[in-house]
Amino acid sequence: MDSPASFTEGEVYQKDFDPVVYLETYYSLSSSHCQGNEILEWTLRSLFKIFFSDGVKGDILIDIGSGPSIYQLLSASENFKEIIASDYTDRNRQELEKWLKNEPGAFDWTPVVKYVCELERDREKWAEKEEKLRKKVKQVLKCDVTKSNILDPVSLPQADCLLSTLCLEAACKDLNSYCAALTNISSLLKPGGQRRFSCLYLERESVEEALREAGYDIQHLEVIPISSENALSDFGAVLSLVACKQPA
Ligand SMILES: C[S@@+](CC[C@H](N)C(=O)[O-])C[C@H]1O[C@@H](n2cnc3c(N)ncnc32)[C@H](O)[C@@H]1O
Repeated sequence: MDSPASFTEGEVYQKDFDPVVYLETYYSLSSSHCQGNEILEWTLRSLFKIFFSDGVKGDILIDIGSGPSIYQLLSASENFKEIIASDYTDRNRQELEKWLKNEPGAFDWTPVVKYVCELERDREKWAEKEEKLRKKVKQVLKCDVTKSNILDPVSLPQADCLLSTLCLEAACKDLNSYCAALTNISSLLKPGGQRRFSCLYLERESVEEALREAGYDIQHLEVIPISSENALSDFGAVLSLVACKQPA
């Protein structure tokens, strides 16, 4: 998986990343974007397995680079008392807040929430699940994974779990910056705590090596090759993993 020809810096996301176009392209489960659906459904099943079946749980979960999305928090919301979402761009954080506050014009996550409820064998309770998630997300913070304190100027108690979907691969221009970002985000996590992230543009071996070097034991790793021909992204696979931070 090669580096993209021209790396999109955080400031480009701030200026040009349109949360509404992004959500409608990738997260309208009922739309005709079959490939988007395939990835989303796979990711939801993977998150369901990690949080619901395997029981990754604790008090605080921090989601890094949430974008305008909530799908990644649905299964996790059952297992944590408090969730903190974060993203680099103002518009993404505003779009996310719009859904959390149930404001008019917020993206309709209902088909996605129902899909997860079906996985959890509780499809009828989708409205309850939405409300539960809204209550659990306590803050939506600015974050920059290239900084050593990624939530600067905010500092938080160390979390039990870090979750990141499709962010580090977007935010890092090469393997060195990816490793540095892993170290940066690690300061937010208690030793023994667990993290999960999906990955683009990296060889499986590089991800394994980067995690080992950052002090993690990998517990679960799965890759699905996807041939992407759409215009908004150019990835070749999606990777899901759970790793445990070793004691200092
Ligand atoms: C492909 S989106 C993924 C959003 C969401 N997690 C999801 O699964 O749909 C990539 C995200 O990375 C964020 N991002 C880009 N550069 C970043 C940086 N330096 N630090 C933190 N987030 C960054 C963008 O704002 C964007 O929301």
